[in-house]
Amino acid sequence: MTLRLYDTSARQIRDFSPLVPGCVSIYLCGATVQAAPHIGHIRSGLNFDIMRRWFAYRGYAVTFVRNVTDIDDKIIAKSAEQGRPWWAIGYENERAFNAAYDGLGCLPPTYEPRATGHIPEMVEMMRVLIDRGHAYAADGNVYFDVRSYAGYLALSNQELDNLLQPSGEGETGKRDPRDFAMWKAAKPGEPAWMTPFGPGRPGWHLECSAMAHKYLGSAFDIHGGGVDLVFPHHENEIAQSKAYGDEFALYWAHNAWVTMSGEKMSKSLGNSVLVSEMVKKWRPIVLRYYLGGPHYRSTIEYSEESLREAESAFGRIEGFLQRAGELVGETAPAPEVPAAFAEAMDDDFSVPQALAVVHTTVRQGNAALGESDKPAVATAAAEVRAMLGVLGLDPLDPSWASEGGSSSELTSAVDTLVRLVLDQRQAARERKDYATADAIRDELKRAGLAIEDTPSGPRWELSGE
Ligand SMILES: Nc1ncnc2c1ncn2[C@@H]1O[C@H](COP(=O)(O)OP(=O)(O)OP(=O)(O)O)[C@@H](O)[C@H]1O
Ligand SMILES: [Zn+2]
Repeated sequence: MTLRLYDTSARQIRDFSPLVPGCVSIYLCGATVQAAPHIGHIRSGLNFDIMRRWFAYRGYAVTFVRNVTDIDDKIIAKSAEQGRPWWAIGYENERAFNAAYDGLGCLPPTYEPRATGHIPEMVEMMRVLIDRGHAYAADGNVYFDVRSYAGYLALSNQELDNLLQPSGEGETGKRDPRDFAMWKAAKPGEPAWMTPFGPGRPGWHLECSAMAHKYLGSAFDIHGGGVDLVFPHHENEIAQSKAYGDEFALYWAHNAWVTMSGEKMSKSLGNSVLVSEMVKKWRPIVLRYYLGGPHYRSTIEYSEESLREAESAFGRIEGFLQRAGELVGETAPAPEVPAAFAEAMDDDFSVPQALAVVHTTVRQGNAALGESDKPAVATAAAEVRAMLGVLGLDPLDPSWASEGGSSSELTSAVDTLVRLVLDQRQAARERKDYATADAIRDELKRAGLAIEDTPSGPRWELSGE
């Protein structure tokens, strides 16, 4: 079975054929660290985390680069506004991004380069492009001459003649208004690096071309980012890198947005929900299920209601694993995921179809629980854990152990306490002191615990009320 993925460039699903057999190299445009992350940013990181996990499951050695854009107009504006150096804004928000990625179970990238650590590589790229007539310096800026590269706008399927691309502030000396800045001349008081073209700072597009080249070479497998990056960011990266002589990315993958009232969730639009706020209300693993569950090319319109649905859907899976554990003890994940799950993931990372297989297995497992069919329960639990593991959603995986509310240590401590209380209730019942028994039950209910009497004794779970 071949893994297939949608290639924005080809505008269709293609078989994945790696550049180097057994290896996959991915470059994902990461955070511009001007503010703390909202759930849209983390959706992007998460979608690509699921992809890389699936590649790893399929036996590929994955090199995953996710950059940090630590200098840009908005960071400079914030620095002036707050009277703090630009790097103070950058480092602080980079930490916030990493806390969010880690908190939602994204594996760390193989390399996480910061733009400002790669100025010499950018200068060298500009030098070559100027030598070859693809770029020119003007008023301390360096521009890419879009007419010099015939493939310009192929990714976004636009015509250059129809393109209205206004010049940014201070972008003087352009030969064509559609030429884009690779390097921006320093303005008074702004951070600047010395180059043969004068002091200035990098443009966003140049950063990614230079870092992708440094860490992944002149050709690599997959370039990713949010769908908003197709134009101009990725078009401009392609123009620079290909004109420089790189083959660049063989596949382009773009995640859809998290929206609010149909609009892209965006720091700049002010309609964003910060990850740091969300994790106060929702368990991180539930957030991961919510953001990673829909297909990466489908929009997620943010709503509390859909979050609650995700919570209860995930609760059904988790509830099964818990009951299975009570009957057969903790089961290790199966060495392989069921074929239908693998088929869904091979088909352009179709997580919704893959999750449908998880839910079917949970239903079968629940039926087996009803019949106390221990081998069938154990098989279902092992398969569910294997599938969840690939999606980074196995609640029994030690990586989720510190998660508030679901940590296995915390759960087992609560379990011990609840059982003590339930023993008291049982003792009250045995001496026919029903008033005390009921009072204990009501007290547990007020504490948010639902008690169910089963043939094998009382069970408890968080009622979520
Ligand atoms: N609402 C969103 N939904 C999905 N992906 C998003 C969303 N917003 C940003 N991204 C993606 O997150 C990654 C990091 O984005 P970046 O830091 O450049 O933010 P941005 O697009 O400037 O955000 P904002 O619009 O909030 O300022 C990019 O790949 C971007 O496409
Ligand atoms: Zn980029």
